[in-house]
Amino acid sequence: MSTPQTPRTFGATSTTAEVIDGVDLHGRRAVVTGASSGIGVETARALAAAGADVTLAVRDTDAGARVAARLEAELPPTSGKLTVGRLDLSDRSTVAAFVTAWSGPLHILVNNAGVMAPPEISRTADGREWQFAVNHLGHFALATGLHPALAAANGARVVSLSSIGHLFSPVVFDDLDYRYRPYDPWTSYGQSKSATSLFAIGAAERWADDGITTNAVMPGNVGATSLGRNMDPQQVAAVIAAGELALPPEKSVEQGAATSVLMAASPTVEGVTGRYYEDCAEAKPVAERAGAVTGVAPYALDRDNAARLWTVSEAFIR
Ligand SMILES: NC(=O)c1ccc[n+]([C@@H]2O[C@H](COP(=O)([O-])OP(=O)(O)OC[C@H]3O[C@@H](n4cnc5c(N)ncnc54)[C@H](O)[C@@H]3O)[C@@H](O)[C@H]2O)c1
Repeated sequence: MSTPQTPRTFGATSTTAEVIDGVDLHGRRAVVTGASSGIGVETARALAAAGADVTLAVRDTDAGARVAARLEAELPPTSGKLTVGRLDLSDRSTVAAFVTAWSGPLHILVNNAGVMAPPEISRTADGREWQFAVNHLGHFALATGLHPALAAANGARVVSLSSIGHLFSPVVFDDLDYRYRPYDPWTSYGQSKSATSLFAIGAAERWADDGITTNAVMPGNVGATSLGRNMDPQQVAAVIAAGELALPPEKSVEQGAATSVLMAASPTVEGVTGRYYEDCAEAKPVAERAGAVTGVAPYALDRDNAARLWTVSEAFIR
């Protein structure tokens, strides 16, 4: 008689190694954006270690090649292949070129790249505010462009990196590009991360019949990445305190990438779609806990907001 297996559950301190243990991704293909630093490198490493062929979709292909060489040297020979593809999410032509160059099914897409809180406003060549353009619109163009490849994979998974920073702002549909209100680096970051969550909600509904699951994840407070390049850590702490957000305990990149890897590959979340996860579990609704705010805001999960954002985003990338 076989012993019933206890269902595996994971939490805030789980690592990519624990989440991916026993998962076989041989024959699967994955794309991880922004995989030349931080959480993206670790996500790519874990997926490749489980056997997936992984494309590092990066702005700087020399940096991507150095990461691929380092990972290849570290990973066992049973690992999947690592390839580097050029992708600048602020530049629609590179997104289109990446999509055109892709052929065959795509099993896993991790929309990981991101930029946080540049102090001054800047806009892309097509006039969009930078954080909204890079964090949301570029990924929207990429994922919708790759939709046929995802649908061809019979069970593809798309993971979009959101953030506790979404609590700084909903998507402000009347002024997405800060034309009528003063630019604020943090509400702009918040808006962009509300948008990445709403993309997951919208795509889950639209792509369910194609067998594609899409989820948003908050990786946690991962200090050892280059995300905070625009500010010093004290400034980040001050902004979090001013917003009364609960800055979660700091995680290693192996812990920070675990929720992405869980949603991208673990059989424990098979079929889960249209959700927002953090600490390897579905996030709780936003609430004050121990004097600070944490969780996920209703506006980042709202289906009407998701549908409206989809329509606007389609018009912007046309
Ligand atoms: N580190 C944290 O504590 C934390 C917390 C919440 C959410 N996140 C999210 O996790 C994701 C990964 O962040 P990270 O902490 O590893 O930071 P990181 O800065 O190390 O990685 C972000 C990557 O995105 C890439 N990128 C930036 N602009 C790009 C563009 N125009 N085109 C293509 N790539 C571009 C960067 O080159 C970099 O490799 C981001 O989406 C971030 O918002 C991180």
